[in-house]
Amino acid sequence: MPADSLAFSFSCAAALVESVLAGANLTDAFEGMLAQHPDWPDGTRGAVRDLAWGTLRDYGRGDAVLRRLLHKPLPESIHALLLVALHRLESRPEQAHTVVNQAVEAAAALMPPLKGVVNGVLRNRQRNAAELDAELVADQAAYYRHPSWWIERLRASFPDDWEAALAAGNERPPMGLRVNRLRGSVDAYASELETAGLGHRRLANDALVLERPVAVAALPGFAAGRVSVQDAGAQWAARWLDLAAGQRVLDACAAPGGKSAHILETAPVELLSLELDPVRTRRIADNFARLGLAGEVRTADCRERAKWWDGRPFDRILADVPCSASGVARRHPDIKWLRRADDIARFAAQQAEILDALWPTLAPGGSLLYVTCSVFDEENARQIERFCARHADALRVDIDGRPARQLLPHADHDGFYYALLAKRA
Ligand SMILES: C[S@@+](CC[C@H](N)C(=O)[O-])C[C@H]1O[C@@H](n2cnc3c(N)ncnc32)[C@H](O)[C@@H]1O
Repeated sequence: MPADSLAFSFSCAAALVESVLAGANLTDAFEGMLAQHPDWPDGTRGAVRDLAWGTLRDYGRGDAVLRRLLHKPLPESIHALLLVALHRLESRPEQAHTVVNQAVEAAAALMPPLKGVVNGVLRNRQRNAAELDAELVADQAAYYRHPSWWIERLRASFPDDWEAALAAGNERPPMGLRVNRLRGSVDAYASELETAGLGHRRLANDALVLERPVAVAALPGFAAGRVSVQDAGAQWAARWLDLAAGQRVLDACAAPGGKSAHILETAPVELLSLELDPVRTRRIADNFARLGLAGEVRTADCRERAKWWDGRPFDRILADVPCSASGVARRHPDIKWLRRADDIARFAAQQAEILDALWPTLAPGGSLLYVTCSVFDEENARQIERFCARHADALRVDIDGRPARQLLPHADHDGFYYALLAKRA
C-alpha cells in the first residue's frame, strides 16, 4: 500500500485502535509508531492520528454497530479496521465509495481471506443505515459515545448539563494559547494572530482560543517563548492562586509545567516545582528554558515530604493532582474505554494522600488550590468535603463568589475542577 493512500492510513490507525483495545495508551502507541517511521510525511502522520483519535472518540457507536452486524468474532486487527472504516463512513458520508474500497484494500494487505467480510460488513452498514441508526438511539453508550457508568455519574451530578458536557466531550478539542506577559501583552499578541490570519476568541481569563488548531510552528513567536499552548480552562489556576511578588509557592504535581510556567509569568515568586516522573520533569525544565523562566524543578514524590521539604512553609500551594482525566477525554479518547468505574475510587484515595501530605507544608494564612481535570464528584467536591472533615484548620474560600468551580468540557475549554482552601492563621 502506498504511504499516502487512505488504505495505508486505515491500517496504521487500525493498529493503534487494536493496541488501545488491548490496554495500551494511545499517545504512547502513536509515538512508538512514529519512532518506527521517521520518514512519514506530515500528511500521513496527520491522517493516521485523525483516524485513530476519531475512531476512539466514536468507539461507543462503532462497537454497537459491529455487535449488530457481526455474527461471530473476527481477528482483532480486522475488527479494528472495521471500526476505523465505520468512523470514516460516518464522518465523511460523501466518500462512502472510496472508504469501502480502501478498507477492502487494507484488509487484503492484512488478511486476504477476510477482505470479502470487510466489504460485506461495510455495505451492510450502508444498506441498513436507517434501521441501525434508529436502534442506536436507544443504546446510550452508542448514542452518547461514552461508557454507561460514565454517563450515569455525569447525569447524577449535573442534571441540567450532562448532555451538553458529553456532546462537547465528543468534539475535537479547542487549541488554547497563553501569552507570556513577560514578553508582550495579550493585546499585542492577539493582533499578531490577526495579521497571521489566525482567527481566535479572547476569554475572560485572557486565554486565547484559536478558531482552528494549527501546528505550533505556525504560531508567531512560539520558539522565542512568547506564547504557549495551554487549554483555557487550565489558565484559571495562576489567577485563582492570587499570587504576589516574593511569595514562596509550591507546584506539587507539575509536569509538563504549564501551570508552573504561568505562575512565573504572573508574578516574581519563589517557585518549587515537583514531579514524580523523571522523564516528565525534563519537560518542565524545557518549557522554562523556552519561556525564559527560572524556578527550582525537582523529581520527587510530593507525598514523601521528608525527601524534598526543607521545613520552610509555602504561602501558596498548587495541587494539580493525578486524576481520571475525564475532563480531557476528547484529547485522550482511549481514557473513555480504558478506565473502569472502580478506578475513580483509587484516584480519589491517591489524591487524598497527596492533600494530606501537602497540608503541613502550607503556612498559616496561606492557601492551597486543588485542581483536577476530572468531571467526577468523587475526585472533586466529595474529595474536598472529606478533606475539610479531616482538617479542622482548613477553611473553604470562595472562587469568584462560588464555593468551587467545576468547568465541564465546552467549545472553549476542557473540563476542570478548582477548590481553594485557606489555613487558619
Ligand atoms: C495533572 S498532571 C499536572 C499538570 C501540570 N500541573 C501542568 O499544568 O502542566 C499531574 C502530574 O502529577 C504527577 N504526579 C503524580 N503523582 C505524583 C506525586 N505523588 N508527586 C509528584 N507528582 C506526581 C504526574 O506524573 C503528572 O505529571
